[in-house]
Amino acid sequence: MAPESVKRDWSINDFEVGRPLGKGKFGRVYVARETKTKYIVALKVIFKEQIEKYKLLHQLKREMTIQTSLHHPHVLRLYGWFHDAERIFLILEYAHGGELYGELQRSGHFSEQKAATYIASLTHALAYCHEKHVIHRDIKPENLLLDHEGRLKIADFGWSVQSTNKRRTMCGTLDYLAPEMVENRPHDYAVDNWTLGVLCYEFLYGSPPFEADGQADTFRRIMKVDLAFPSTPQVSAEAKDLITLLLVKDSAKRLSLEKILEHPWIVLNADPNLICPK
Ligand SMILES: Cc1nn(C)cc1-c1nc2c(-c3cnn(Cc4ccccc4)c3)c(Cl)cnc2[nH]1
Repeated sequence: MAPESVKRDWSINDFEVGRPLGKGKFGRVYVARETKTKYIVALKVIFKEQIEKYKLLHQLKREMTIQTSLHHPHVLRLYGWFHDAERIFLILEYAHGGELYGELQRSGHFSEQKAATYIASLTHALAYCHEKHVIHRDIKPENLLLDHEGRLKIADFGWSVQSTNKRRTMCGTLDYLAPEMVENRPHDYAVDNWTLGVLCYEFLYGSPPFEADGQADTFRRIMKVDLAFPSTPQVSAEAKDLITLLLVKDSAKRLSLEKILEHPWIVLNADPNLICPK
C-alpha cells in the first residue's frame, strides 16, 4: 500500500535504507523499504546546509508542493517528506527500471517505436501538468525514469513552476532550452513542447539537435533553429516532420500536445501497452 495512506509523521526510523541510486541536484537518492508495509520507495536526502548555502528553500518547497499534487502514471509520485536537524527527506516512488538516460547511453539511440512511445508518454504527462498549470521546464533524459515494465516516469520538478500568469521569466538547462528561455524572455507552457522536439531528436539520433562545443555556440544554434538531420541513423520522414513542427521559434506556432498525439508518426509507432493517458 502506498506509504502516504499509512501515516503522516514519518522519520528515518520508519525506513530500512539500502544502496545509493544516484545523485540529484542537491542530494543523494537511496532505495529504501518502509519497515511496517515493506513498501519499496526512493528516499531523496537533501542537506539543509546546501539548500541554505544556495538559497534554494523556495525552489525546494515549490518542487515538493508541485510534485505532491501531481497524480499521473507518467509522473513520479512524491508520497511525503520529513526532516531532521541536518537533512530533508523526500519519500518518492521507486522506479524499478532506472534512468532512461542510461538506456539511451547503452543503446546509442532508440528505435522509432521506443522513441514514439516515450514521446507519447511525455505528451500525456505534460498535458496533465499543463491542465494543472504546471510547466516542467527541465525535461531531459537525466530526469526521466522507467518503471518495471519500461513505462516512462518524469522525475525532478526542481525547475518546474506553477504558472498562474501566462508568461514567466526564469532560467533552465542548456541543450533543452527554448529560444524564449535562452533570451530569458517571459515564457509559458510552449517551452515544454519545444523540449519534446529536442527529446524526440535525441531519442532517435543519440544526441540533442543543437549540441555544440561551447554554451555560446549552443545558444546561437538554438536562436537560429539550426536544425539538421544526419543521414545515419536512418530516420523516417514522419519523425523528422514531427520534430520540425515542434522546433519552431515562434512558441505560438509549435504543434500542440493534442496534435502531437494525432501525428501519424506517433499513431503508427507508439506502443499503447506502455502509454497511460490518465
Ligand atoms: C538508478 C536506478 N537503477 N535502478 C535499477 C533503479 C534506479 C532508480 N533510481 C531512481 C531514482 C533516482 C536515482 N537517482 N536519481 C537521480 C535523480 C535525482 C533527482 C532527479 C532526477 C534524477 C533518481 C528515483 Cl528518484 C526513483 N526511482 C529510482 N530508481
